[in-house]
Amino acid sequence: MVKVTVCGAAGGIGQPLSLLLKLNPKIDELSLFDVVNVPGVGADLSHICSNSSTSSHLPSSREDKSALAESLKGSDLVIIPAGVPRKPGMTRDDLFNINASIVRDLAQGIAENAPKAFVLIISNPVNSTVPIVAETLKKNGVYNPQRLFGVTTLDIVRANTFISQKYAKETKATDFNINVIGGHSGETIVPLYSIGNSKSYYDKLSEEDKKALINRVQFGGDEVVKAKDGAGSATLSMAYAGYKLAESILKALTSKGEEVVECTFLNLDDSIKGAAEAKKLVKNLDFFSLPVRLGANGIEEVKYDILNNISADEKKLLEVAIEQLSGNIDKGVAFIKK
Ligand SMILES: NC(=O)C1=CN([C@@H]2O[C@H](COP(=O)(O)OP(=O)(O)OC[C@H]3O[C@@H](n4cnc5c(N)ncnc54)[C@H](O)[C@@H]3O)[C@@H](O)[C@H]2O)C=CC1
Ligand SMILES: O=C([O-])CC(=O)C(=O)O
Repeated sequence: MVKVTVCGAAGGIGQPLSLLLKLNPKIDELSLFDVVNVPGVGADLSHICSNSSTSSHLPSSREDKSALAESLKGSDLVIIPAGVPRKPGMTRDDLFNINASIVRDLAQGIAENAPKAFVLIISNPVNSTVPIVAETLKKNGVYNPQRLFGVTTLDIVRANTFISQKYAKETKATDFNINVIGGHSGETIVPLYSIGNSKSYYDKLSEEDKKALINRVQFGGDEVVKAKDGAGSATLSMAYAGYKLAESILKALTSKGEEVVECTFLNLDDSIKGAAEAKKLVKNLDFFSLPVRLGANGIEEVKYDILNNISADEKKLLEVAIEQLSGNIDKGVAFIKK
């Protein structure tokens, strides 16, 4: 029995993400939680003739904790796209004041009702909300860093698409799987085009085009925020990206021999293989996005060696990312420790 819960299921990301999850044959129970509109979303999805049952959970008041508890109980995987999205002119950090407490309260619910679940954090600012969840789970004595994932997959999705658009006649987006490391906002996002099959295409670009491509990946979110013109940020591409990571985690639970690797923003805790080595290479940051090998326990190994193979230009991007990430992480940790 595999149970997956989406917190924020009635939102712009939550709805298409839940649809994709509803179609996954590995999922037996899809549980939807939101503070508005979720019974309608649940009723709608429940008519789909796929493998899973659907339940929806709406609190009766601000004080009602039972709906969240019920939605989470027995969950193997919890995905959190709850909270407010950006409007034009805002940074992801501008969302901190509202989203930090939303994410903290959901993490408290997870600690109490699904302490062993894999937890995927989509809510922004990811660079701070993931430390918030880690600290909340620690406070409750149920923290396992192998099971906490900051979702940065949309940056990989964009990096693949944007380079393929430069070579539309020769390539498709699905030809690429670019490693994107660091964090999930602006210059903390570091696409590594110099590694793997993208290298030969990337190298052919002019210096100006290289810069523009990197910048487009780093600020891809802004492109959507601007185009939506006040109606929110990326939802459909994000639902695809969040689903992709969830699918890989579920696949790795049962994969026999096949290596499943994804980039994720993780806690570089000593208990995870390769994390201590990675931490040394990123100036002792506690959280960082890197490719990880997934398995039955979640994050089985951090593929830190990639940091030893990056180009001189990427090293410079990394310096900037590390500098900015440090403040974002501290802000999240301080919010819980205050
Ligand atoms: N990690 C990433 O790559 C990306 C992250 N995001 C972030 O995802 C978040 C959600 O974005 P959208 O779905 O577009 O926003 P939205 O406003 O359409 O949906 C958010 C949903 O969260 C619900 N919600 C609010 N408080 C809640 C609580 N305490 N418990 C449960 N649900 C609650 C709302 O009722 C709403 O249905 C934003 O913070 C956004 O910045 C967006 C795109 C990419
Ligand atoms: O830009 C935003 O605010 C939403 C987001 O994280 C993204 O699209 O990468």
